[in-house]
Amino acid sequence: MDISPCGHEFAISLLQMRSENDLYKRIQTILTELLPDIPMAMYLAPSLSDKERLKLLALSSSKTPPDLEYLLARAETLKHKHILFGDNHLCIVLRSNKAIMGLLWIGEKLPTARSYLIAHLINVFYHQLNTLALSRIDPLTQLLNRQTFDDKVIEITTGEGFVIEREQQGVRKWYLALFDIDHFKIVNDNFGHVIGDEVLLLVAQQLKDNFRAEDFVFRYGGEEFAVLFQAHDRSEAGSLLNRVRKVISAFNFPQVKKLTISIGYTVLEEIAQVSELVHEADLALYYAKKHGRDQVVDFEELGIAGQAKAETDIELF
Ligand SMILES: Nc1nc2c(ncn2[C@@H]2O[C@H](COP(=O)(O)OP(=O)(O)OP(=O)(O)O)[C@@H](O)[C@H]2O)c(=O)[nH]1
Repeated sequence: MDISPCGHEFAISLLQMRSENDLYKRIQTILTELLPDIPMAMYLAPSLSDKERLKLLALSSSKTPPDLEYLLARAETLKHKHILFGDNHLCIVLRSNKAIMGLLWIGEKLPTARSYLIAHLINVFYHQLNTLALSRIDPLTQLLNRQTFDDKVIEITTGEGFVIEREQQGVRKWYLALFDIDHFKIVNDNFGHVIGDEVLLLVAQQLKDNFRAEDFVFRYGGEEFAVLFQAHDRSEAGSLLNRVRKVISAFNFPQVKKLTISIGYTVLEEIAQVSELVHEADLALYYAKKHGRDQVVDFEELGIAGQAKAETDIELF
């Protein structure tokens, strides 16, 4: 096989990546180098615990990939196979304990040796992705942990992030929302920590289910969550957050039954420091807590935006 030495180099380079962002970029470069001008699409589960939600990472979209349902159905029928050879396409299946965790669709027939090389590299990529992901996951909720938060904000604000392509319907901005469960101490006091943990898990699940696959949901602290998400403007962001707030207040938690959350949010500015952004969302959250809880507050609406910004500027010098 003429490309095996460089295949080895590619595999090593994947294992050397220390951030998921770099890893995504590296596999993209490798695939476009090995398969120039060949249409490709990759579907990946956002996490090992989230295998039902495969998301599309568009690598090259010059040809529409077949329907995901069709590909999954084919992969399911060929139980142990990792490569599905079609007449004019190829599909590499990533499996973990029999569950399908990802698919790479290639819109052309390739020589067998090259197909196996790509399959090998995709598996190395996936292995490394999981290794990196495990260090960024909160063990209780399976959400991203706080350590990952700053990196993600910096990636977004500097435009360095690997962004999943979605059909653009106008310019959307990124927002940061902080969520805090109201009176959570009472849950622990009345029902014990095990039930408290279960509530955290269920709230985390609701948050994941109610944001898009390309948004980022973090466990930010004990009973505090952070979400980085996109919206066209502040009012759309507020509506979205209010919808999530209502979903949670309508949810029937085992034993505890009803709970509410308070939410503070702000827009991500390109030049802002991470701590400044968090400070803004935190001020809005604090306001929500002080004014009755179970509500969404936009930092901009506090009327202290200018003042708070000025204070932060002073702190910086
Ligand atoms: N079960 C459980 N409880 C936690 C965890 N982390 C933090 N907590 C609890 O979360 C509670 C937070 O309480 P407070 O900060 O007083 O806030 P609160 O009772 O939610 O009240 P408000 O935020 O003012 O509405 C504390 O009792 C913590 O012990 C966790 O991982 N599991």
